[in-house]
Amino acid sequence: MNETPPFLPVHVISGFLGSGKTTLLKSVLASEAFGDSAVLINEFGDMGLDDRLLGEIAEDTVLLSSGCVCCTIRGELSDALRRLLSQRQNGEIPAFQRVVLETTGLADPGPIASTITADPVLRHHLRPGTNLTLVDAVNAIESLQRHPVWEAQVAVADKLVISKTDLVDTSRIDHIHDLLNTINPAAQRLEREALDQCSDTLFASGPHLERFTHSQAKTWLGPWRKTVDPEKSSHLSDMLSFRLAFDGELDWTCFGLWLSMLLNRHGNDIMRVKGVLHVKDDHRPVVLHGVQHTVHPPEHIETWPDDDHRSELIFITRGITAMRVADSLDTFMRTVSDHPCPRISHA
Ligand SMILES: Nc1nc2c(ncn2[C@@H]2O[C@H](COP(=O)(O)OP(=O)(O)OP(=O)(O)O)[C@@H](O)[C@H]2O)c(=O)[nH]1
Repeated sequence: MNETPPFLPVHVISGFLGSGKTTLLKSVLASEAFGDSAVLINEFGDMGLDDRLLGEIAEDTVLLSSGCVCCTIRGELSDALRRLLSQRQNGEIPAFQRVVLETTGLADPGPIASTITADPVLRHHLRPGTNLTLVDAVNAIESLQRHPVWEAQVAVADKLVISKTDLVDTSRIDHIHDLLNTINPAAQRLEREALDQCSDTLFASGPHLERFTHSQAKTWLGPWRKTVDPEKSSHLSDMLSFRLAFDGELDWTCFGLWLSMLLNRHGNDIMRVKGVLHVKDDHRPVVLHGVQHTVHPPEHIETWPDDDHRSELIFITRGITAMRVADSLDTFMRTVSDHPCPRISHA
């Protein structure tokens, strides 16, 4: 009699834009317990930086220094999972024991489980694992009011990890706990800062791991799919994502001033800015994150991940176009900086 093949769990890290998914993923992958993982990163708008920040990445699957295999999803999730399984079976990549998927900040993670359980190939090899959702303590309350998908991300979580608790006071954290209690009282609750001690068991015992069936997946996902169907949701229809690339070095002081002014004025409609910058008089790349009105302290990384040293900035906005942002930066730099503004291209 044939032995039943072991099912590999697909764990999901979700959370609204800028909530700390990649930061958490990096720390999880640094743990020995996750050396045999396949990592899938899904980026909004077909372009992204997370893979560059995680490690060297080629067109397709690559081996990260942690030993994990990593690839960026450019198309359908089911195609990416099938490809990984086939590469594993053919010995082209190490025999990973789990998949960890980082979703886009605008994704409803709910349908992922049914993608796996409804697919005739995937369901013989994979099982939905733990859904872990990051809740950004700085932006949670506003996100709930403005973005229905935030609620869906919280609602489907098995584990809720509150990030950025170091940036808010305890009354705000209490308020967030109250909100989470009303939306998803069943999820295990963790604060991000406590995670480093327990990252080995982060995905252990997802409640759906052993007992999830196709029909349960449908019932469980139904209401959420209806409320946040991106085709129908007016909240997502005016979202734009674009990338600005710069041909030369940037004057960091002037750039920082421009960005603060931009987010101060338009933070409600600029959901996310992130970038890798080549700044004047510094050979190290500067990694920059802005989430709505907040710019996080920039981080220097020691070396560039590849030979491409051009600055790149990615924006996710509600209705603010690439042309408008590029023109604003160009005009500001010409007026204020002694250093010429590098040529800006956008896509
Ligand atoms: N102070 C503080 N900053 C954090 C914490 N977690 C993440 N950050 C910062 O938040 C910014 C965004 O973090 P990311 O990990 O890139 O967020 P993300 O969810 O992957 O972002 P997207 O992929 O664009 O949705 C970075 O500057 C992080 O250093 C935290 O717990 N505290």
